[in-house]
Amino acid sequence: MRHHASASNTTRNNKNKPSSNLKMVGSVRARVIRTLLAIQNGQSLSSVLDPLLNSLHEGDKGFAHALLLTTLRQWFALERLLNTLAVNNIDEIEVRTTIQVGLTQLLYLQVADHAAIHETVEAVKEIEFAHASGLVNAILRKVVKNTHKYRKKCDKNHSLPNWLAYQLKQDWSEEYAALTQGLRQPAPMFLRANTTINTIDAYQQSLVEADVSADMVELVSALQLPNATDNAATSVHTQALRLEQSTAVAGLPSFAEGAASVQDMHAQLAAPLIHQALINKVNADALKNDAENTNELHILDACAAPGGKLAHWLELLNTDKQSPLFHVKQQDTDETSDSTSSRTVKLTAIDNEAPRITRIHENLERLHLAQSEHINLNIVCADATRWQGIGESKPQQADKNAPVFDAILLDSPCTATGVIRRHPDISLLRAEEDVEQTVSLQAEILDNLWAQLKVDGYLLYVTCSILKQENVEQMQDFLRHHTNATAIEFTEACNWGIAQDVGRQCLPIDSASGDGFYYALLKKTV
Ligand SMILES: C[S@@+](CC[C@H](N)C(=O)[O-])C[C@H]1O[C@@H](n2cnc3c(N)ncnc32)[C@H](O)[C@@H]1O
Repeated sequence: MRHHASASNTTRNNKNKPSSNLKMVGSVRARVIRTLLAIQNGQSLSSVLDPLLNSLHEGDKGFAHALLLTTLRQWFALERLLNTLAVNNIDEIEVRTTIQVGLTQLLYLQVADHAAIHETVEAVKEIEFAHASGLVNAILRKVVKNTHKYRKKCDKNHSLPNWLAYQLKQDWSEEYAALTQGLRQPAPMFLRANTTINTIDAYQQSLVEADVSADMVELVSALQLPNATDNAATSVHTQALRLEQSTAVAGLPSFAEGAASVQDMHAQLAAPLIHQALINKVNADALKNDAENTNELHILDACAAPGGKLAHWLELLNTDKQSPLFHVKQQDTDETSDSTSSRTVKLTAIDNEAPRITRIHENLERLHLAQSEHINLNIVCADATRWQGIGESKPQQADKNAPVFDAILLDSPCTATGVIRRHPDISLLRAEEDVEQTVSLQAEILDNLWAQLKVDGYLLYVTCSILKQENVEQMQDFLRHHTNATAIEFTEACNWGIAQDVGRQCLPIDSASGDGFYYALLKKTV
C-alpha cells in the first residue's frame, strides 16, 4: 500500500511574516518593496505582478519589472551577502527587503550609484521604516566602494533556499553547478503557432514582418512504442518558435485573434507525445479489429488549467482531420470489403480550481478551439484524486466500473521547481515539507486515473519539477505497485532531456533552452 496524504498542493512561507498589505502608492521602488513583502507573505508573483504594473506609468513599468524579477532571482544570494555586510542582525523584514532592492540596483541593474542609494533611502521612509534610513544608506555606500567584489561574492554559489540546493546536489551532482546558476537567469520566450489557423512557417514569417526576431527549434522524440512496424522507434516532431527578446503579447501578430500561444518549448512536447501514443493505440485496436473501441474514443486531460497543453492537443486533433482517430475502417460482414465510418473523439478536461477553469475557457475561446465538429469537449471542475470518468463516457454501459479512457495526459501538480526562472517567487514560497505532500498527492492522482485507463491505453505523466522524488522515483514507485504498467522507452535519438531509469528529464541549464520538465509514458498491459 502506498502512503497517501489528503493534502492539496499548497505553498507556505515559514519565515517571520511581514505585516504590510499590498499598497500601490508612492515611488516605483516603494511599490516594488511592498510587492516583495506581499510575496514573502505567501502571495504568488502572478497574483501581484499585474496590480504592480497596472499602478505605474508606462515609462516606469520596464524598470519595476526588472527590479522585481531580478531581486527575486538573486534573493537568497542577496540575503547571504546582506548578512555579511551588516554588523548586527537586521530583524525587520521590511528593512532587509529594502536593502536587497538597493543591492539589486547596484550589482545587477547598473543603476547609477547616486540614484540607487538616494531613491532606496527615500523608499524605506515611504514604507514607514524611516528609522532604518541611516542603516540602508550606510550598507549601500559600503557596496559602491567595490561593486565588482560584491557582485563576485553574490554570484558565487547558488541563489536558492538551502534545502532546495541540498536536494538538487543529491539529485544532480554532475549538473549541480550549472543548474543552480541556470536557475538564476531569465528564461527565453517561446511561442506555439496555432496550426488550425496558420502553419508554423507562416506564423514565423508574420513575426519577421512585425520585426520580431524568432528562430524555430525542432524537438525530436523517439519512442519505442509497441506495434510500430519492425520495432523501429516512432519519431515525434515538435517545433517551437523562440523569440530573440521577450516581448509583450500585445506586440505579437494576430495574438488576440488566436494565431499563437506563449508556451515553453519543453511544455510543447506533451501534446504531440500523448497524441502519437493515442494514434498507436487506435492503429493497434484496428489491427485486432477490436469492436469495442471502434465507435468512440475517450481521452482525458487531467489537471488541465489554464489549458496550455489542452489547447495544443486540440490543435493537433483539429489540424489532422483525416487522422485514423476520426475514421474507422470496418470489415463488412462478408469479409470481402472494407467500409469507413466516422468516429467522435470525446475529450474531457478536469481541474480542481474553478478560477483556473475560467482561464481554460478564455484561452480556448481566443484560440477558436472551444467548439469543433469532430471533438466532443467537456470541461469539468473536479478533484483528480477522486473523480470518476465512468458514466461520463457511456451511461448505458453494462459494466459501470469498466475503464473508459484510451489515453490520459496527466500534467501533474508539482513543486514547479523546473520553472523557477520564470516564476522566481517559487524559491521563496516552497518549503521543504511541500515536497513530500506533493509526492503523495501525485501518487493519489496517478492511482485514481490509472484505474480508469483502458487496457492498451497510454498515460503520459508530466511535471515541471526537477526533483527526482516527483519524477523518476515517483514512476519507479508506481511501476513497483502496478504490475499492469509498462514504461515506454524514449530512445537516445531524442534530442532533449536526460535519460532516466524511467522517462526523460529536461533541466533548465541552457539559457537558450526550455524549462525543467519531466516526461514518462506508461502503457497499461492487462
Ligand atoms: C501543472 S498545472 C497544469 C497546467 C496545464 N496542464 C497547462 O498546460 O496549462 C497543474 C494543475 O493541477 C491542478 N490540480 C492540483 N491538484 C489537483 C487535483 N487534486 N485535482 C485536479 N486538479 C488539480 C492545479 O489547479 C493546476 O491547474
